[in-house]
Amino acid sequence: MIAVDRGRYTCMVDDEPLTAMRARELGRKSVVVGDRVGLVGDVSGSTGSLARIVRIEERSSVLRRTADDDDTTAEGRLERVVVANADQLVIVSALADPPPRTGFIDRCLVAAYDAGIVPLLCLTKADLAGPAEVLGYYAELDLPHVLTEPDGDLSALREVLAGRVSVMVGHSGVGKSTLVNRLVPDADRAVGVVSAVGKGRHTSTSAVALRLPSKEASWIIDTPGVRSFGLALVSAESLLHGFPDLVEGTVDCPPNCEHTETDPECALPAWVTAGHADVRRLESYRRLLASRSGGDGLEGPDRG
Ligand SMILES: Nc1nc2c(ncn2[C@@H]2O[C@H](COP(=O)(O)OP(=O)(O)OP(=O)(O)O)[C@@H](O)[C@H]2O)c(=O)[nH]1
Ligand SMILES: [Zn+2]
Repeated sequence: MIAVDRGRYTCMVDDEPLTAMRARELGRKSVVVGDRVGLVGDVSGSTGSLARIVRIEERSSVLRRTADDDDTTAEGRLERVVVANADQLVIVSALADPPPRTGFIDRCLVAAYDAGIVPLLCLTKADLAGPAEVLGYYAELDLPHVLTEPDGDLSALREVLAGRVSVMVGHSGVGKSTLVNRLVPDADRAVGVVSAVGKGRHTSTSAVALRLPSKEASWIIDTPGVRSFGLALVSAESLLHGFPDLVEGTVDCPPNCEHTETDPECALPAWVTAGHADVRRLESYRRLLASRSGGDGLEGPDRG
């Protein structure tokens, strides 16, 4: 399933888009972009009656989020599946205009590790600023990255997208649409698929999958409605997976240590002070932890 709009689901059947609706049998199960589904009814699209989605295949990965951390309503605490079956999270960040926010990138990394999909850092606007500072911050991580600029070569990016289902996230203005339009020259046609069932892509807030013109089946999923990843339901332990460079420093922590400022026996501060990791990484971890539990970690320039 590649797009959903007002109860109409666009599914690819034999490389052709087909509009379908959900069948009652699905109950309350939500069908999300990336789902592989079973269809019944008119799957040729010739009779004018819509095919129905009767089954959702088991998902190989689930990218989820809660609403933003400061949304403490019951609705805001609800977990949503953003995309199913993706295998790569492309975190798009501009090197300038707007400046990179490592807090946001860290938040995305946690979401990627939590979903079990690999992260890729895509640094745009390399014509405006260099990547040294951002890459320095992530020096201890095996974090693959690509740089892009307006008329530059996109082959490095194309290469890491090849054969994969990649989800793209990033703040407004970092250059996601620019990249998609360059990667998928006939994006308009693909957008047309969505428009045909309702509103156009630019007003849509749900994810849309676009097929890249390449030999292998490669998809890029744009998530215009996802500005960030609320992590309310991610445990402290899982949160730490987004900070693999800090894990070694926790071996001497007491059991159940969440590594907050108020954990007196936490071994991390001393380990970081000894030079084993960048102190900003510990600060970022603690900020995410605090934001997650509704604390005051939301302020500051690095708020995700
Ligand atoms: N200098 C420079 N400008 C860029 C680059 N990529 C995109 N831009 C510009 O940055 C602005 C925002 O680009 P978009 O592609 O609309 O950004 P977006 O991430 O899709 O933003 P939303 O649609 O708000 O989510 C546009 O004016 C682009 O022309 C780049 O590599 N270098
Ligand atoms: Zn600790």
